[in-house]
Amino acid sequence: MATLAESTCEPCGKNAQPLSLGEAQERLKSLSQWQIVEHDGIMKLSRSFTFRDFASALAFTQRVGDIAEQAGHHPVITTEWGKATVTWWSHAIQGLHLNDFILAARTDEVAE
Ligand SMILES: C[C@H](O)[C@H](O)[C@H]1CNC2=NC(N)=NC(=O)C2=N1
Repeated sequence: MATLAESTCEPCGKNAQPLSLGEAQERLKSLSQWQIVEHDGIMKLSRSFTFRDFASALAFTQRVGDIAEQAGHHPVITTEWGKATVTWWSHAIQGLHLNDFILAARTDEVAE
């Protein structure tokens, strides 16, 4: 069976149904260290990663940018000295979709 990171993102149009909090919490079980956060009333998926310096955090930021471009699905990334915070949600539905969990799993892979 394909891992979460290997799963294919589905097109997510405006009419897709966002995951409920319960569904999102169930999906969260397959990701460690990510948390569901709420900003401006929108549920999002967020994790911070630590690095030895700014250059490493910046290189990771670029790798996340690359997987985002490949998938056509984009996060907010905050890059600091020794740290990058990645937040995924689906703008089109103002909430969480399976695609966000797939991209979070791919983010973990490019952090390694
Ligand atoms: C036209 C383009 O595919 C869309 O605007 C994409 C771009 N990246 C996106 N990224 C995210 N996170 N959510 C979206 O709804 C989204 N939509």
